[in-house]
Amino acid sequence: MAAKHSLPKDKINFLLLEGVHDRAVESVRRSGYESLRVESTALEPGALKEALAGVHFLGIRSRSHITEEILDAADKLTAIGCFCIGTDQVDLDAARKRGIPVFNAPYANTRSVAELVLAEIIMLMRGIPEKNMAAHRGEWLKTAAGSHEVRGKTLGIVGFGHIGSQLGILAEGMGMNVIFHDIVDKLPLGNARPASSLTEVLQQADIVSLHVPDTDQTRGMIGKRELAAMQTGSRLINASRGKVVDIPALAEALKSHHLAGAAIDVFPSEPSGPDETFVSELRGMDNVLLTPHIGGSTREAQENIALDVAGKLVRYSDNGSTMGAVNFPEVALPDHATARRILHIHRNEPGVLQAVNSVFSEAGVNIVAQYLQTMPDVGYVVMDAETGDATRIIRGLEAIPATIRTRYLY
Ligand SMILES: NC(=O)C1=CN([C@@H]2O[C@H](COP(=O)(O)OP(=O)(O)OC[C@H]3O[C@@H](n4cnc5c(N)ncnc54)[C@H](O)[C@@H]3O)[C@@H](O)[C@H]2O)C=CC1
Ligand SMILES: O=C(O)CCC(=O)C(=O)O
Repeated sequence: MAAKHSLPKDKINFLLLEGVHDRAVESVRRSGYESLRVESTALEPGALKEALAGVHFLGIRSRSHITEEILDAADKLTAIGCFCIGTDQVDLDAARKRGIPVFNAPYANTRSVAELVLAEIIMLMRGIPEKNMAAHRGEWLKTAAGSHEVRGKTLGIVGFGHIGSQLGILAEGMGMNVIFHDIVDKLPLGNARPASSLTEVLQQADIVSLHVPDTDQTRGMIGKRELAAMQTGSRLINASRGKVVDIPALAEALKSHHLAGAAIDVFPSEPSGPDETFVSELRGMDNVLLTPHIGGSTREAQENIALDVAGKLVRYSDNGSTMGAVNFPEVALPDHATARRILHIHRNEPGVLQAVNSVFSEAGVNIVAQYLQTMPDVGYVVMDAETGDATRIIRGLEAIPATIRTRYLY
């Protein structure tokens, strides 16, 4: 078999990093894949490149940065599973151009993040971070000054997606008023009210919580000007991505007591594991609750994520389905018990499908079913074919100039 990824299961290698939940390992093994390496931390780029040699399926969380350079070193990489929601740690376009779909778990830790933020809202509104720090130093900060019930207060949510909207419902359950800002028109769940702008949210909220992805537009979206727009004595929560907030500007706003407190779970630069020191200008500030990017780190979420993402990787390996891929044409495929299935990933150029079909007709092989989805730059076509000379077909497909990769499923 000529295609480099047309392999029996015992030759397919999985690498799972960053301590993904054991259920992922069980799920992969149960599906017949025994060649599995599991690491509890992220790997620094040099070690990652080495570890990726011969690996077909890679599983990561948020700390592994899969750049174009890393992808170039991963000669056999077939798919990547992000065992989390965010996929900003992967160069998604570069992966697609190399024929590598990237999967994630878009809902599996939503509730965990919303619950943590809900708890932080009460903690911050009661000034718990500074009272806790004081008590650890032997001080007795028993005071109601600056302490508030959350009932009747306004929560401003930036990014009213899965987490933001779930948080809104929970916060309304505690009697809060919810306003939100999103760049997309969103159904205002419960009594939540869309604001006319980000500034309106910042000006009106007693506490602001950020739930946007890391994008060119969101990086640095909360800086000096936006912090100044927030009410004096208000609070900020960020459990989205670290680069969304300008940390030096936040530190300044907290030191000057313009902001009364903050809870920050994500940072522009995060340690790759427990042995690396966490460095931040926010360290040592009494009115800041710092957590090590654990918004989604509950046993429930990690188990759900493990099953979801491992299932997507195995399905792509066994069946070719790309449903749930975040960077790739999504093709839903039935089982192919009796047919031979051939997958062809190509640059989306005129004439490719004609060339693909010619390979089959020249080999005298009938295509029983064909599935196609395209994105502007990449197309993915799957053929279920009658018995024929698979080697000849694979060679023919590989000879098409626009071919990125071809797989033959056993
Ligand atoms: N701290 C943690 O452990 C976790 C952090 N996250 C982060 O939370 C983010 C949000 O997660 P979900 O709610 O599931 O994502 P989502 O995609 O459902 O929602 C994000 C929302 O932000 C909106 N948005 C995008 N750009 C915007 C902008 N410039 N201004 C205003 N709104 C904008 C989108 O339209 C969308 O409604 C993830 O992308 C991830 O980075 C997710 C899970 C765990
Ligand atoms: O738990 C993790 O490693 C990352 C969680 C997260 O930020 C996400 O799901 O986007």
